[in-house]
Amino acid sequence: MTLRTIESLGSLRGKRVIVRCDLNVPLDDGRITDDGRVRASLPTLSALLAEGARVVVVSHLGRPDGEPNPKYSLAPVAARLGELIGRPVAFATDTVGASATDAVAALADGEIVVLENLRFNAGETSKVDSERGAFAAQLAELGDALVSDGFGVVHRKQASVYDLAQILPSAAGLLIAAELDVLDRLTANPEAPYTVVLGGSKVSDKLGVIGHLLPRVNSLLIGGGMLFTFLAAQGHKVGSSLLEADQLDTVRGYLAEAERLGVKIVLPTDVVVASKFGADAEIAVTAADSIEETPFGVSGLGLDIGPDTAQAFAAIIRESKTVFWNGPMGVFELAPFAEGTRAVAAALTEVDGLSVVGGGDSAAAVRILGFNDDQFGHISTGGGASLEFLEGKRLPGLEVLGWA
Ligand SMILES: Nc1ncnc2c1ncn2[C@@H]1O[C@H](COP(=O)(O)OP(=O)(O)O)[C@@H](O)[C@H]1O
Ligand SMILES: O=C(OP(=O)(O)O)[C@H](O)COP(=O)(O)O
Repeated sequence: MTLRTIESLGSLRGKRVIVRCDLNVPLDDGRITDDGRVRASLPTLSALLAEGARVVVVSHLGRPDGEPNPKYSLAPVAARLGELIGRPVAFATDTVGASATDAVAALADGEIVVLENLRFNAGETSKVDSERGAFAAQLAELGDALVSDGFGVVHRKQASVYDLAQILPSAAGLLIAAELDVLDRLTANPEAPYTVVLGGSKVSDKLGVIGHLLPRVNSLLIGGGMLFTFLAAQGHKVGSSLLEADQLDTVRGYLAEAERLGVKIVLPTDVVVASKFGADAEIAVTAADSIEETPFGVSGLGLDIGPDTAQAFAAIIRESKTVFWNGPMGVFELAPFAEGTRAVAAALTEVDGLSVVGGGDSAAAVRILGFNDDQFGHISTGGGASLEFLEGKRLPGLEVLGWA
């Protein structure tokens, strides 16, 4: 079965349509550093407004743990959406309370409001079905229909993504449809050599994809925060770098499986080690098996792949016909640790074939480092979501919209 489309909801003029977007943008001191996810939400929102719907936008931002936290307010995002969409965007200071109820009641046809961060409410991410269901029921009071368009979050079984879609008449938005179009090309028949590049910091979330990818790819390049769990699994010391100690056996299993299948898991040979986490840290470039042998000893932190690794990764990427990349190679937000990510991004722009960048921070990284969207085959708004899609997993936020 394919996804239900917006048309399947019938005429939406005058209807209150909740649109579940993924407006989880990177912020620096309340300033949006990349508005790609806001821009990606525009086609669906504009289409609904043009049709005369009363649009109620809901989204999460960050991981505020079920409590209000001004650091994760969607207020700056609502303001940016107003600039991009070229019309007033109201903002409610809560998600299901009096502010939201009043703001939704005040909407005229063709008007739009953004509600405060869904994850300020514990019910949104609860693992207990009844708690999620109760929060979804409160959300449902605010709408007549749901358009689900937050591709970056379709792998999450959360109230606004999953439960709400079972209460209200629901359909997929234009962003989800466009994302699946491209990702289908990666799963259906990727042209070889097929290379997947993994990095970033959501290590335990994303390690699971490796087992599924191994039989499908020719090379798997590991950088970012993920690489230290691999180095540790090989018996190397990693100082104070990001490490998922409980995943070492899993990773050893992947390394053995890759060897059996003849797939290359390519690990860094050198690493940029910092004395502390900060742009003003002292830095040493060292071999990947000697991270604790810099002047910083065990307190050294690996924050980027080294220059030799960047060159080696770039060469493999350039020779590939299909490349999927999720997760920055280093802490690109700080200039001294951005070079690995820059080298990988530059190599992707030279791929003679299909190159796809996926993930909120990976997409932000390529734009912040000065690349243009049109230099890549596709920039996906979802990192974990696209990885799980490539894994062939059943994604709750798609299944509930009719995907099978
Ligand atoms: N070596 C590292 N140590 C700690 N954090 C890292 C490292 N390399 C990359 N990161 C961080 O990973 C984050 C992005 O990870 P993630 O959310 O998994 O990617 P995406 O949003 O693209 O899916 C960035 O904020 C970056 O600073
Ligand atoms: O940023 C996101 O995912 P991504 O980092 O995998 O691209 C989505 O907004 C999902 O956020 P979550 O991983 O906190 O559920």
